[in-house]
Amino acid sequence: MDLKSRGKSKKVHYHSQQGNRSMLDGKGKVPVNSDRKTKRIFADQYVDAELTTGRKTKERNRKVPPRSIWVSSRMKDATSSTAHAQEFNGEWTSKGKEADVLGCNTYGLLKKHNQRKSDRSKRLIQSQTKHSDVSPSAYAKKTVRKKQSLTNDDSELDDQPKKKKRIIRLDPHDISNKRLDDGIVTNENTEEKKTEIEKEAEMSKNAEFRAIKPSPSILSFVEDNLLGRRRLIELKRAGYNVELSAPLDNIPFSTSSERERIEENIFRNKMEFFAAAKVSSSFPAPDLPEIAFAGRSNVGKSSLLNALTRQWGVARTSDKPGLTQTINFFKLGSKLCLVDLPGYGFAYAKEEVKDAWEELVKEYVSTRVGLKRVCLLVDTKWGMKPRDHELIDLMERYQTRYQIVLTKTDVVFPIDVARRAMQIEERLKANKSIVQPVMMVSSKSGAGIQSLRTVLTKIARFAKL
Ligand SMILES: Nc1nc2c(ncn2[C@@H]2O[C@H](COP(=O)(O)OP(=O)(O)OP(=O)(O)O)[C@@H](O)[C@H]2O)c(=O)[nH]1
Ligand SMILES: [Mg+2]
Repeated sequence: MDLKSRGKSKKVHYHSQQGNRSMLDGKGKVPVNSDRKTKRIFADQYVDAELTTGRKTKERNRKVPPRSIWVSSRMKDATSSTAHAQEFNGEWTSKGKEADVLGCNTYGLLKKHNQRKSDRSKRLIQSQTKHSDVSPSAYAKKTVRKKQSLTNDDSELDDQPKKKKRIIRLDPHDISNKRLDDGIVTNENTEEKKTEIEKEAEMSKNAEFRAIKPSPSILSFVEDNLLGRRRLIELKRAGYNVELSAPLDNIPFSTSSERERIEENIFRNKMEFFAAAKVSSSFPAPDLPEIAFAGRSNVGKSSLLNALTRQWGVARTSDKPGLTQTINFFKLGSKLCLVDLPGYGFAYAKEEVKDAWEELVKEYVSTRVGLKRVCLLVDTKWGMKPRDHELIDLMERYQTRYQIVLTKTDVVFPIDVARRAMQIEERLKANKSIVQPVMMVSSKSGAGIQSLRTVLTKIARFAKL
């Protein structure tokens, strides 16, 4: 039974070797996708082949790397060397078998055979080195070494000190740590300081503004005309139809026939554009008394012209500063001429173009015959700016009559409208060419428009060319 099983096992082993051989014999290559068992057999054969080299088994077994490493990962590279080992093994077994069959298994023959065996093993090593640069064992060693080196490299990389960003912390007040390349940092600091100073100035300005106490007359004017930001419910309660555009300019309970009559005569006329000028030489002849609307870009000059005449769209408006680029002349019946001036200050235009507009405006307000009043529009929220003061100075010099009109009153609280009016009145009270009081309007809600109409109508009525 034992012998049988042994014989069987031998047979099985032999067959398996044969099978492998047949696989290798063809082209000396093993399909990469061969099953695990095959791989294991190759590995065993490889070990067998190694044993034939005469090295100690224990040592070999210890040094051979785990089969899975070289069998699975580098099967193709290893096939050539394995094939040779296999070939030799196969040859040996077949020859040995032949000898057994012939009954020549004597001591002398064995000796010869052993000698041949060692020769072959030597040849095998030579061929292995010939066919593949690296022997399987050496290859296995190499892979292990490679792996080790890789891990070592990784650890080395980890160990390497990473480049840190240079952070320079400076105390702005400490001169001892000043360096040549700290210029930018110090500049930043000065800029920061500047902005801080500006902020402080702004804060003090705001505080100053909040401290203004408007006169009772201004306060009552603001309340009567419902100026400032108002809730719709408030306007409704006061009897205005909020469905209409500029509802506060629709006088629901008008009892003043006198005012209506005047208004009918002047501002109920159709507004007609009749001239545009880029240079003073193209100004039209001064046939009518003129009222001009000046101010910074986007302050609401063109919108006010439309609101005063209730003719939306005659003077073109835009939310982009710098739409009006020429001096535009509008006739209002046969009595009055309204003039829309280009704005100054910030606008979407080239610097030289803006300078040209400003020069044109200055020329117009200082030399124009028939100019009865300049309405200098100031944004209620922002107040007067240096360029406004420049124009005021010029008008003062040329004795051009001007009146301040606060615009966009609907965006600030009523109390702030009153404060702004008070602030400007106080600031300009020493001026000679100014016409008081400061007017307050909103082209959007219509607040104060009627009052401005009344003031301007008087000019038309009494103006003499
Ligand atoms: N909330 C509010 N917005 C207004 C008022 N008046 C004008 N605007 C808006 O302000 C923007 C500028 O108005 P414009 O009338 O074109 O201003 P402008 O002064 O003629 O501007 P330039 O022609 O560029 O100098 C537009 O978007 C208007 O709708 C107002 O009383 N209240
Ligand atoms: Mg305009």
